[in-house]
Amino acid sequence: MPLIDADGCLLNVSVEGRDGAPTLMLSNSLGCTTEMWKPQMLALTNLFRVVRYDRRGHGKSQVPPGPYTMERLGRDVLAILDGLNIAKTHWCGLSMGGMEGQWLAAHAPERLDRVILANTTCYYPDPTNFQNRIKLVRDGGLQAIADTVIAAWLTAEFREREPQATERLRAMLLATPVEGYMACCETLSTLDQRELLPQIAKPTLVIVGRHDQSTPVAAGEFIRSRIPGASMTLLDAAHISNIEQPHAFTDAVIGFLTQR
Ligand SMILES: O=C(O)CCC(=O)CC(=O)O
Repeated sequence: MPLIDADGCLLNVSVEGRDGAPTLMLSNSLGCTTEMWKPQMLALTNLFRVVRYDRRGHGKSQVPPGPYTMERLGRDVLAILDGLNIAKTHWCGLSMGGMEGQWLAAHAPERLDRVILANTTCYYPDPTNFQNRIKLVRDGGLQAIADTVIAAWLTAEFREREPQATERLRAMLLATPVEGYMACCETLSTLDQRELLPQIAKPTLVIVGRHDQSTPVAAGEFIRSRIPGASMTLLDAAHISNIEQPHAFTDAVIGFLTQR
């Protein structure tokens, strides 16, 4: 796992899969690490050179003081691509990862090939949600919001059926550095990328979860309708759809990235 320097912040990056295959970069949800992509890795590394990374403030990456702008997070990705000598990559980002994908597709289109924006939004109608979350986490740590977040990430049916997978996700969330989590909540509280969407000229797939209350179907449909030519896939999942519906998610990704 190399550490790549993005303007003074060391980012934890992993590269797996076939040398010489097209590159696919995976970008995590808030409060998650590269581990969230485990259900996809076997299938994806058979076809792609897969690059994963921990966003600044998360996992094994450094935690500089926040807030982080979406531009800062997008430039971190460009630093990783430069550090690995990758000219162009497919992109699959879930939630915050999808927001970074929108920024990159609009501001650095020459670095992206096909783009997958999963369980994401381009703005939040009520930014106080994240301001309140910052207060809760500052006072009580990630434990203070864990039950609420997990209930939004996974349906009750999945949590009951897959308690171990649920506990692994909870542990990932609880291990997130508080400063890094709050810094990213600041990013989300001011997010508004609505004007970027019509500028995106990349083949784009939007993945939505039928039961996602964090970034609802309507938020995905808004993105799909504003990006010329974008298509949409609906999964029977809540927010972390790649874990709740691992096979359907992987099939959607591979189908979109390999279609002629
Ligand atoms: O998941 C993200 O990256 C941002 C949206 C969100 O906050 C969902 C959640 O953690 O409840």
